[in-house]
Parts: sequence; structure tokens; C-alpha cells
Amino acid sequence: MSLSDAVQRVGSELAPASAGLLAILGLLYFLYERLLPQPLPGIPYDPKSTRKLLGDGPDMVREVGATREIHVWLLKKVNKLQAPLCQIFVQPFSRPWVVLADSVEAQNLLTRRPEFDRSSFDKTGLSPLDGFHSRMTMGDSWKRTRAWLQDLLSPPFLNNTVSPAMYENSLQLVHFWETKARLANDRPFDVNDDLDHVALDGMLSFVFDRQFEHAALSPQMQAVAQLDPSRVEIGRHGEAKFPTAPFNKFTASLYGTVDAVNVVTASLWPKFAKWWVRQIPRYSTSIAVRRQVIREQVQGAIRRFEATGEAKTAIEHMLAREKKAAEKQGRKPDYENQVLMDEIGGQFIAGFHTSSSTLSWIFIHLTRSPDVQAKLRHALHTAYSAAHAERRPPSTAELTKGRVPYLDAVLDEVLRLHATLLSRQAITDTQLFGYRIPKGTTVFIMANGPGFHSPSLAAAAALRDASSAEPDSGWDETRDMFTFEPERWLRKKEDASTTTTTTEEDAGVEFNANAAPQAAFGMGLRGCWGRKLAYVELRMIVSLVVWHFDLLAVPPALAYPSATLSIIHRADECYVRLRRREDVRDS
Ligand code: HEM
Repeated sequence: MSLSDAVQRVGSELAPASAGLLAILGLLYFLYERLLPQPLPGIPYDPKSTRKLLGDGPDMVREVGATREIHVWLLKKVNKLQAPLCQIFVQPFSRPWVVLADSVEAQNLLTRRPEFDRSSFDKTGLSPLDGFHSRMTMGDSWKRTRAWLQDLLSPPFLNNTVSPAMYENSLQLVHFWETKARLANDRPFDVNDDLDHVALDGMLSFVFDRQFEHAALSPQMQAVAQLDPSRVEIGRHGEAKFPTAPFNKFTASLYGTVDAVNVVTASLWPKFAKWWVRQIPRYSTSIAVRRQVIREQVQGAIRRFEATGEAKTAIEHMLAREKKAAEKQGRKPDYENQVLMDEIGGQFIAGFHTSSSTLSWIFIHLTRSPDVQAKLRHALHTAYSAAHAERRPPSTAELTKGRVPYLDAVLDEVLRLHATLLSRQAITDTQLFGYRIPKGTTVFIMANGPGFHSPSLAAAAALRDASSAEPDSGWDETRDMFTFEPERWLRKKEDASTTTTTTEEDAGVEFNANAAPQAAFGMGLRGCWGRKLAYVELRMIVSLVVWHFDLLAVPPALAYPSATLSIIHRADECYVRLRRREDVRDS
């Protein structure tokens, strides 16, 4: 056989094989291209992210693993692109997430765009809360649940039930901290856990029957009450460390549920994590115990409510609303339905950790800013002058009635600085900033990004939806937006006297809730349902703590704790160094 014949023969034998190989390679390439992140047309993105099969996921995991603050990573992306709307590719083989980094458009989206509702990201993250209404898209079930809650934000319930319960609870915290301050002997100590416990007890005190024995703070008080000062451990920065008591079963179940929510929320594969946490005994037991204790409480409330027809606790008010709804619809009331019970569990989780984390930041800022603390105390003494003159703490009635502009300014400034990310999902094809947003797209809203904590991006003004109302607040973006400055929330009253005085409230200022963009509670119909309740609690605890104690400086290593930002912004520690004030008698 000649050489050319041999080549021809080998060629004809190899041709089908190489064609097959090429076809396989072609298919693999096609698959690879299909699996690469697919950007939404027109919305800015980092092209490098779309050339990696796992998109931005590994980068994000690496960086957020180190900082634990996802917004820091998001901000880098936004700033690199200088785009008030951009897209990132975090969840492998899924649609991109859209990131909105503009306070004006954020407000517009949250308050005036019914095409956006609760996101699957939130719904899956909150899956350990089962039938909690925050997991629902707006519709009949959402409305039915909201109807059960109707009385709980009414002034009579807030003033006559929530406030006295919160007051008692706050004084209990003051007593606990008196003991700790005495034992710590001028050393700082961490109060993060105390704030969790007190916030949880605050909710327990008006949701459950007053006889409920699973309070969170009292076992901790007992653990410290009999402590010999010589047995207080001292940490490496001179901080006092106190022993803690084991949690009772309901407290443990709620804390376990919060952990389960955090696990699902932080996962790159949330649907898998949602299933997985139910397989882990620690989480599944927490969820089961929470449900069982709530069922028992609801059954007790039904017995009381049916016997007296009276609604006192939050659960009884929910039952009363269910009764009314049933009468209207000509059916029997369905008191023991699981959605009602899940709602109660959801309210606990939505309410206590958010409030306690906010309280931690408030005390951290007041410790770092003695001037603000002094001004706040002076404002409180002025507002409750009779109590101050009589060297007693202000009463529930005094605290409930009076508003102290500087206190509100401190609260909103802390809330502004520690707002978290919000998310919404397009429930129909729509647009944002003129870009097409297909149905199902998740939009993350940076309530801690440009326009909130730093000046708006230059490109935003041109893009803002024509329907976005420019904030008419005099919000000055040339002012440092990242500093703690409660004064930015105050404005002179129209009829204020022009005399020179020492504090804002003396000068006739008022709190201006629209002074600055602040979305710590979200906004619009899906904004925080419990906002009013939260303010009652924050005002009560902060007023009574600042009234009773000077929060003295702590070493720099303790004054600036690390934090996590996921569903909320949470400081790892909150160190206070407390000195009991002498201008208030023992209560
Ligand atoms: C300082 C304390 C609190 C903060 C910072 C806070 C923050 C938030 C945020 C950011 C949202 C999501 C809003 C959105 O997506 O637009 C939310 C929703 C919610 N919060 Fe709060 N919250 C606090 C206290 C409370 C309390 C005390 C309760 C109840 C007792 C509560 C009940 C709820 C409920 C039910 C929702 C879901 C509303 C819905 O999906 O329709 N929150 N909260």
C-alpha cells in the first residue's frame, strides 16, 4: 500500500471519531456557555463575573467570610461600577440579583411600586418561621393575618398594655445592671445577651399570659445575684465577665430558630439549607418546641377569652379579631389554626432580635459619644422635670405621654447607621431606572449604601424614575453621612424663640422624621409591621438606662466591636462601663 493510500485510510477511519470528539467538545462548550451567569440586558455588571461558572459566589463567600458584612462587598461592586443599579451573580446557575443603590429610587420602589413584593430570598430565609405573614406574598392570607393583628398597634393597646409591661421590664434591666456594675467595680462588661433577653421578655410580657414562667432575663439575674465579687473573671482588656445561666426551653427554642434563619439566609443554596436545617436536631427541636409552647399558650388564651370575652394579651386580641371575622363570614372561629400560631412565633423572632441589636448599637454610640449622651440626659431631665426634681425615674405615664425630640433623633440616627439590606421580587415584568426587570427578579436595596451613608452616585440623578419624588427634607449630602450626628434629625419649630439656650429642646426644636433617608424598618406596605412597638421599647429602655447610669468610656478595643450584617446588623459585643447616677434615688 502506498503512503498516500495509508494516509487516506487512517483519515477515513479517524474522521468519524474526530467529528464525534468535536461534537462532544462543541456540546460541552455550549453547555458551559449556557451555565455561565446570564446577565440581564442593559443593567451594568462586572464582565469578569460572567466568565466564571460560579459567578460572584466564591468571591463573595471568601470576602464575606472574612468581614461578615455583606454590604461591604456589595458596596465595592457598586462603587467599582459607579452604577446605582447593577447586577451580581451570587447564586450559582440562577438568575442574577439586581442591586439598587440609590435612596430616592429605593423609597419609590418600596412605597409606590406594587409590582415588587416580598422576595423568595426573604421567604426562604425565614422558612424556619413557617406560616409567619412576612413570608407571604400580599394576598388573602396576608390580609387575613394582618387583620388578626389590627388591635396590637392601636394607641390603647400600646399605652395601656405594651408600655407598662415594657416599663417594668426596663426597670428589671436597670436593677440587673446595678448589680453587675457593682460587681464589675468600674470595669466594662458585655451586655449584648442581656439586651436579647430583655427584648424577648418585653415581647413575652404582652403576648403571653403574665404567669408565663419562661422569662429570659430572670435566670441570668439569679446567676449573678449571689456572685462573690472575687469570682468575677477579668478579660484581657480589663472587662468583667459574668457567669450565665442555661436558657429555659422556650428562650432556647427562639434563639435556635434565629440561628436557623441565619443559616438559611447565609447559604448560597438557600433551598437546600431550608431543608437541611430541618434535619439538624438542634434546629428542628427549636422549631418544634417553639410551636408546642405557643400552642399551649394559645389554648390557655382561648380558655380565658371564652370564659371572660375579654382580650388582654396580644394573643387574646388576635382571637377576638378571629371571632369578629368569623361572625362576619358566618363561620365558626378557627382559633387553633396553625397560621395564627405561626404568626405568634414569627412576631417574636421579628421583634426581639431586631430590637436588641438596635439597643446594642445605641449604647455603643452613647458610650463613644459622651457629648451626645450628656445632651440626651439633659433633654430627658428637662422633659421629665418633675421626676428629676423628685429624684425618681419618670413613670410609665410620663414616658408614654411625652416626646423628647433629642431622644427620637438619637434613635433614628442609630437606626439609619445600622440599617440592613432589604429585598423585593418583581411579581410581573417591569422596569427600574428605565431598565427591563423580568418577573421573578430579586432586587436588593442598599439601605446602607449611596444616598443613605454616602452621597448619591452621580449617575443616579439622570436615571431616577420620573415618578420618584425628590426628598423635600433639606437632606444635605455634602455633610458627612456616615458619622453619628443626631442633630441632623432636628429642626427649629416655626415659632421657636431665638434666645440662646444650651440644648435643642430648650431652643424649641422638633424632631423631623423626614430629615434624612432612613429605611431601617423598610418602607411601604411590606415595611416593618412592628415599628411603633419597637419605638415604645427603644424609648423606654434607653430613657431609663440613661436616667440611671452614666455610660463611661471603655477601652478602644471594646468600643468598636466587629459585627455581622445579614438579615440585621448585629454587633458581636456591646461593652458598657456603668456608674449609677446619684441624682436618682434607688427605685
Ligand atoms: C428596632 C427594631 C426593628 C427593626 C430594625 C425592624 C426591621 C424590620 C425590617 C427591615 C423589616 C423588613 C421590611 C421590608 O422588607 O421593607 C421588618 C419587617 C417586619 N417586622 Fe420589624 N423590625 C423591628 C422590630 C419589630 C417588632 C418589635 C415587630 C413585632 C412585634 C416586628 C415585626 C415585623 C413584621 C411582622 C415584619 C414583616 C412585615 C411584612 O412582611 O408584611 N418588627 N422589620
